[in-house]
Amino acid sequence: MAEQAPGTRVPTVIAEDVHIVYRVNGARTGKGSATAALSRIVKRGGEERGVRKVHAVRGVSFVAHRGEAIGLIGSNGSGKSTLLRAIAGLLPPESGKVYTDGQPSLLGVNAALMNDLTGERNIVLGGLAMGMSREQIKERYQEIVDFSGINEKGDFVTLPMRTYSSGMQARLRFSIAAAKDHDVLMIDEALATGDAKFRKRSEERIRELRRQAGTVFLVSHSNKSIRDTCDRVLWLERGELRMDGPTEEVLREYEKFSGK
Ligand SMILES: Nc1ncnc2c1ncn2[C@@H]1O[C@H](COP(=O)(O)OP(=O)(O)OP(=O)(O)O)[C@@H](O)[C@H]1O
Repeated sequence: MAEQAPGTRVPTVIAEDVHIVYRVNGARTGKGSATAALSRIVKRGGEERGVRKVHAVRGVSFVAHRGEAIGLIGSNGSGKSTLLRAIAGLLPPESGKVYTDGQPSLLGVNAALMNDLTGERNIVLGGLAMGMSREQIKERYQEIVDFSGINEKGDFVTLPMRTYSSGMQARLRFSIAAAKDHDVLMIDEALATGDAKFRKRSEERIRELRRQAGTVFLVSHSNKSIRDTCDRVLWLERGELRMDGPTEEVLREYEKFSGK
């Protein structure tokens, strides 16, 4: 961030008093019959019996700028993934607003790849889904395979994804997503699954993406990953933004809070 003079920073994501509420249908009834399900669907309106609300994000506001890598931390269930999904436009806020410059891409451990298709097919489909052209995918194909390292132990890229270990699957997902230059790239725990060597490569790639003027959000429970990649940290607790500041400052307080 040091390269940009104050006043010339370009905002990429603006969150304004964002609230996100999940509605869980049939949380108490326990009746799984088709008629029970049908009556739940017919009785719309949301506030009636059997609908529970989970207020996952409560009044979060921040501005992210081009070139920033922002870590999202907080205990389990504090709303990190929910907030990312809202920034990506996958969850509508109950109230408040999210403004983004460019198309945000969310790379989660659940990013949709097809288990029955080969790694090769998934690279093509994943690339197309991110808006790359077939030519761009062709150009980057080998780079993606090499970066993921899945072929280091044999010709795995021509085998279905379901034959990969969870770490290999996560690596391929990250490699596909990282092949494109993103305006706003959001990574949910992806680094935690790879081994140390892969993690190092991913961290380098995140730094590169930042240099290409994008904004990176990283959700992680590894304070080390956050320290190594982020210069700013948002700390969420029970859906509220507890702290927003330079990585070291926020982590110091968080480590006190969580007892490391
Ligand atoms: N699909 C859903 N339906 C209902 N409630 C949900 C749903 N997804 C998450 N929640 C609830 O929203 C709250 C925030 O969850 P979220 O997954 O955003 O937390 P998190 O900080 O990412 O947690 P973790 O560190 O464990 O991944 C939790 O109370 C969780 O139970």
